Amino acid sequence: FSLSLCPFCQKRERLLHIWGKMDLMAHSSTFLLPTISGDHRPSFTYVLVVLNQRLPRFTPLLWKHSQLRLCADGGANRVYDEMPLLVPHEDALDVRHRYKPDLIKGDMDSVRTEVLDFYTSLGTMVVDESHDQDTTDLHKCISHIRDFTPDLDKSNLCVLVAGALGGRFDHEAGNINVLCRFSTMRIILISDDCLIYLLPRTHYHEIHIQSSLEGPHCGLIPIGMPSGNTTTTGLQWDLNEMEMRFGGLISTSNIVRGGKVTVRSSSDLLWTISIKKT
Ligand SMILES: Nc1ncnc2c1ncn2[C@@H]1O[C@H](COP(=O)(O)OP(=O)(O)OP(=O)(O)O)[C@@H](O)[C@H]1O
Ligand SMILES: Cc1ncc(C[n+]2csc(CCO)c2C)c(N)n1
Repeated sequence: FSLSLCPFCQKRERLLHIWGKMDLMAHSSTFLLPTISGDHRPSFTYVLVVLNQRLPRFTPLLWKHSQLRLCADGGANRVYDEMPLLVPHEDALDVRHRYKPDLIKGDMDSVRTEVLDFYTSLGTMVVDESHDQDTTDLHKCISHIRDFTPDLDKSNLCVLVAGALGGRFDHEAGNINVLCRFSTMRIILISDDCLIYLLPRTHYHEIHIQSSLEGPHCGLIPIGMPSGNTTTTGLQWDLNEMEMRFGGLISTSNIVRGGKVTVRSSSDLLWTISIKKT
């Protein structure tokens, strides 16, 4: 441990104390691994939220890993239109029946009537929140998961958000803002190319790299304000009690060196890592 000033209380002796007591938060993208029947490795309770963006190619896998599947408004159109394209060897109607969302929620200005009718006839729940024009459809879905899913094990909950990146920048920023607004929940934004999640300052982080599926390119990015003091291991360009800020240093185009990256910081940070093409 370093002996420099504690970023929280500015006292030298407290740093060891705080880092030593800080809880570990472990991360691993096992949701990108194929599901194996009879495999009982300890894992998260996954919930999938599908957004109104082209579905990532591995969406059927995310669906299979998840115990609950929500569509944010026009996300339902994507499941209806694009799931059959991702499972091309099966009949489109069979695929649509098999990939039935549990809930469609949003302001309902994008989901098509035929899609809504199709899924409601199969028993999908619909929550119309068109009165709320101040929060995004993703925000509405995350609130729902937080407030109305008592049966799910909350302590082990991990929300996978498919189609969150690579589209309109205002939507991308809104999606990242959801990570900040719900900073105590594990939420992972996913596209075909990368994933992003928040590393809360309250924890010391160990990121276990699925190197066959993700990396090596990665980044650590402060959000909203300069990040006070960050130390990492396992990166080609490690940070050693470094401050980051927009307008100064932020860590982009970094590279994971091995199977584990550790991060501790006095500020919440975004972690991003590339997803491999094959
Ligand atoms: N191009 C995009 N890039 C990233 N995320 C997107 C994009 N389009 C939609 N989303 C996400 O999907 C959710 C549902 O999308 P939908 O198009 O139904 O929203 P919307 O509120 O009708 O959007 P708008 O009226 O601004 O076009 C959004 O809340 C957002 O999180
Ligand atoms: C300052 C401010 N900017 C934009 C919007 C618009 N807006 C934000 S979320 C949302 C719902 C999208 O489904 C809409 C229309 C607002 N309300 N307040």
